[in-house]
Amino acid sequence: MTEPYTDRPSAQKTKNSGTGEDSVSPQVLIRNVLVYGEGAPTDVLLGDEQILALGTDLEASPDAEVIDGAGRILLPGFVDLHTHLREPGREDTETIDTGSAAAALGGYTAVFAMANTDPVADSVVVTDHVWRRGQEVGLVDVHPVGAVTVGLAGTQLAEMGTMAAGVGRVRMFSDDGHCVHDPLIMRRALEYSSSLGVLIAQHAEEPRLTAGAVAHEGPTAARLGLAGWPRAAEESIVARDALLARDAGARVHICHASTAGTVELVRWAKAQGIPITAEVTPHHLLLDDSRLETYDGVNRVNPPLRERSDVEALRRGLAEGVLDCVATDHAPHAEQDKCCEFSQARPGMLGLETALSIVVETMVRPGLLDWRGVAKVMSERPAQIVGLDDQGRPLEVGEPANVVLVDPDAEWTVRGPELASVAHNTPYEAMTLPGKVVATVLRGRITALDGAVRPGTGSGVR
Ligand SMILES: NC(=O)N[C@@H](CC(=O)O)C(=O)O
Ligand SMILES: [Zn+2]
Ligand SMILES: [Zn+2]
Repeated sequence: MTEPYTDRPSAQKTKNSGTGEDSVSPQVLIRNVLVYGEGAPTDVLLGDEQILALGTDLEASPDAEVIDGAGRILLPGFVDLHTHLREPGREDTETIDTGSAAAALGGYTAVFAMANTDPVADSVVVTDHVWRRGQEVGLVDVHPVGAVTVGLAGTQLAEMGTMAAGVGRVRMFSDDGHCVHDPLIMRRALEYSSSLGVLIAQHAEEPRLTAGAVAHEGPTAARLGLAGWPRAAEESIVARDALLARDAGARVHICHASTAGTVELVRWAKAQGIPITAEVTPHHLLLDDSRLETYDGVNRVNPPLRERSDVEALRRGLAEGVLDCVATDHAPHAEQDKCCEFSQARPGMLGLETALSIVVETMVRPGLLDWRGVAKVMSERPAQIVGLDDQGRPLEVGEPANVVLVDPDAEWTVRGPELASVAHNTPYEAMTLPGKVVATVLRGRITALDGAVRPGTGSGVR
């Protein structure tokens, strides 16, 4: 477990194909930037994989790439605990390549790729492939999530230890898309996870309460004639798993919290000292079930869009730190699987490239979070939750050069086909949103700048 990645590349050194020689990528100098959006404008020099200097009128090497940071904000690179990249199996909707591009453009330096691929990531063969392919692309660290149970079937524990010991060093396990609903299996998974020092992330959905459900159970679904998904389907599992975690002395992480009741249950559990953490998605922070009036399948998602009162409670819960972090649940789907009858549409929506803007819209603009708070919920807390020691670090000399440069004043209009993902299922189509990622830097190397990725600079690991 404590072994380092055996083939982690030295990202500052990129292979010169053919020559076999390593070349060092140039320094990056960001001028006059507001670090965490605070204080006076500062120069930040990045190189040799680290933050080399912070100060005024810094000098860089002659070949350094200089980026104007005036009016812009520097934050630690974002970490997404919940991404679906669809490789292997559904490369017609997303690949590790295209998903990595979306992540870099969204300001992410690390993402966790969920296990519900085809084949399922329930073996070290698949999890190591995902890690290696992510390093080969080189735009973002793609950490594989391992399945808790074989085939996500919920009956037999997967070989978590083998996946944790692999090159991909799996540190988070989830059957996401499915709930580990059998309490005895969940209990064993938690016990096993604490001895391995890994995290179980639960998709909280009591399946007996959601059979056939496609929308939040409430007045809107009733009026539209859509089968309802009650809040209790989520909350009963959150409560149960908090108690199982307490008894196992294990940590548990709640995926995509969607109800006011979940916020209160997590608040209660934390007050008891139970080691529980929770994430909220951008879409649950912004959208509610009034979106369903059009019967547009793009709005179908699990858990479903809830009511305005839930949206408000989720925002408050995130501001108060009851909900720990924002995770995208980026879920690409093919057009034929979304542009169909609502109840037939696959659940899920894109999220990587729009996450920051939704957080600005729902949390920063209303004064619920400042930019320090954004760093916390999009970078620091997720890195801590999953135990990444090279992400979510303070912006200080000697720390890893994993950063994102944000323009807080820029606005942009979302166009699905212009996003980097293969699939286009964004619920924000044609919406004008605030806040834009200007640059993303992974271990001192620019991965995205002014809306374009820098491809072809991967480590070449095979
Ligand atoms: N969120 C979704 O609606 N869908 C996810 C699975 C999941 O996160 O439960 C997917 O894989 O498409
Ligand atoms: Zn889920
Ligand atoms: Zn998911």
